Amino acid sequence: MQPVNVGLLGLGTVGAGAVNLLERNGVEIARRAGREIRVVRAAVRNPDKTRECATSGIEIGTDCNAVVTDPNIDVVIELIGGDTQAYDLVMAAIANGKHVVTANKHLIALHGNEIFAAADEAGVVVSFEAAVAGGIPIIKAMRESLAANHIEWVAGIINGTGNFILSQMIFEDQSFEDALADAQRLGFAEADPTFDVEGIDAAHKLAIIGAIAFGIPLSFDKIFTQGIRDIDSVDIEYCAELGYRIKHLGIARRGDNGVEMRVHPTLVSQKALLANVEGEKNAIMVYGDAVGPTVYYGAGAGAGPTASSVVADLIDTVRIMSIDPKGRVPHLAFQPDEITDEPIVGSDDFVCGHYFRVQVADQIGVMAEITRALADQQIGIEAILQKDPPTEEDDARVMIVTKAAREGQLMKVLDHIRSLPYAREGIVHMRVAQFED
Ligand SMILES: NC(=O)C1=CN([C@@H]2O[C@H](COP(=O)(O)OP(=O)(O)OC[C@H]3O[C@@H](n4cnc5c(N)ncnc54)[C@H](O)[C@@H]3O)[C@@H](O)[C@H]2O)C=CC1
Ligand SMILES: N[C@@H](CC=O)C(=O)O
Ligand code: NA
Repeated sequence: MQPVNVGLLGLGTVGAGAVNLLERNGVEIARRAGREIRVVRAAVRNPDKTRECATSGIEIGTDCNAVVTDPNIDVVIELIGGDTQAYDLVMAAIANGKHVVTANKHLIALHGNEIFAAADEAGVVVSFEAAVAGGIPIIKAMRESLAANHIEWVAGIINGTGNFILSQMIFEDQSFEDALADAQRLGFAEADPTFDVEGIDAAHKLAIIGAIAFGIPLSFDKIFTQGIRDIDSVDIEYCAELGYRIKHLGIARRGDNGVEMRVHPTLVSQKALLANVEGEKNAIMVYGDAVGPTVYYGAGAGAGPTASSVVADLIDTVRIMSIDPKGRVPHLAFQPDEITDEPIVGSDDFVCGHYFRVQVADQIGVMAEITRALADQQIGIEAILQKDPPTEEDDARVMIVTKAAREGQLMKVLDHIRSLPYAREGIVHMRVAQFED
C-alpha cells in the first residue's frame, strides 16, 4: 500500500517532537496504522534555523499555503499555534480535502464549531488530542471510552506551565518570574506566556472539555477565567495550615441552572489526588453517572508527550481514511445536529466552598461581626485561622474557609466586611474544590 504523506506546518517544540517520534518508532507505528507514514514537506518561518530533529527527506520551505494545497499530501499537521494564520490554513487544508491534526487549543476553542462543520461537510477529520492536557488521552477517553455516561462534572489541572510555576514556588522557593523562565526554556509555555499565567490557555482547554462532556457548542467566551499571577505566597502557607493546597483548576459542571465553566486558583484538600500533582504534570477527573470518578494523569506539556498525542491522532487518521465519514467518531463526541445550547451560569451562581483572607484592626467583636455576616447569608464555616501580620502590630489576619455556598451570597458578606471601619483594604478570595476522589 502507498505510504501516507504528511505535511507539517511549524517545526518548533512539538513539530520536532513529532518528527523524532515518527522516526524513532516508525516501524511500530506503521504496524499499528496499517501503512507507512512519512513527513514529506514542512513549512517553517526560518529555514536556516537549527532544528531539534533530523530533516533529511523533508522538503522544507516557508510557504504554508503550498503545503495545504499540495495534492501529494494526505494529512496536514498544524503546529504553528495562534488563531489567525492557523485558522486560514486549517480551513484551506479542509477545503483541499486534507485531514488535519492539530495541537492548537486556541484555534479549536475559538473556531472549532466552524472548523468541525467544514470538516464534516468535506468528509475529513480534524483531530486535536494534543490540544487538551498534552500527552494524556483525555479527548479519546471522554469522546469514546466514557460515551455511555451522563457526565456530571470534569475538574482538572490543565495547564502544565501554571502547575510547574506553583510547584517551583512551593518546593524550590523559586520566584514566579524564574519559574516561568524555566517553563519557557523547557518548552512548556505558550508563545505568549500570559496565556498560561492568566488562565487563558486553561480556558481554551476547558471550552473543549465542556463541549465534549455536555454536548454544547465550544463556548470559550463564556468561561469565568482567573490566572495564577495574583496568588500570594502567604495564602499558600495559610491554606497549608488549613489542610489545603492551592491548585489552578478548570472546572466544568452541570448545575440546576445550566453549565458552570470556570478556571481559577482553587483550594484542594491536601488528601485529594489533584492536590499532589506537581510540575508540568496534568490530571483530570471526570465523573460519569455509570463509572463514577475517573482520573487521567500524565505530562500536559513538552515535546515528547505532546508529540505522543499528535502522532496517535495521525495513526487514527490513517486508520479511518477509508471509512465512510458518517461512521466516524463525531468531532465533539455528540452528532453535529445533537449539539444544543445550554445556559452557562454566571459567577454569582457558582456553588462551592470559599476561602477568604481579611486584615482587620485587632479589636474585640471583630471576629463576631465577620461570623455574623456569614450567618446572615446562611453560610457555614469549615475552618478559621487567625494570625498576626508580619508588620502591623495592632492588626490581625483572619482566614476563613466556608462550607459550600452560592458565590453571590459570599460576595455580599465580603462587601459587608469591606464596609466595616476596622477592615483594611484588599480581601483575598479563592474557591474551594467540591469534589471527592
Ligand atoms: N509545547 C507544548 O508543550 C505544547 C504545545 N501545544 C501547542 O502546539 C502548538 C505548537 O507549539 P510549540 O511547538 O510549543 O510552539 P513553538 O513556538 O516551539 O513552535 C511553533 C513553530 O511554528 C513556527 N511558525 C509560526 N508561524 C509560522 C508560519 N506562519 N509559518 C511557518 N512556521 C511558523 C514558529 O517559527 C515555531 O518554530 C501550539 O498550538 C501550542 O499551543 C500543545 C500542547 C503542548
Ligand atoms: N502551555 C501549555 C502547553 C500545553 O498545552 C501548558 O503549559 O499546559
Ligand atoms: Na490530550
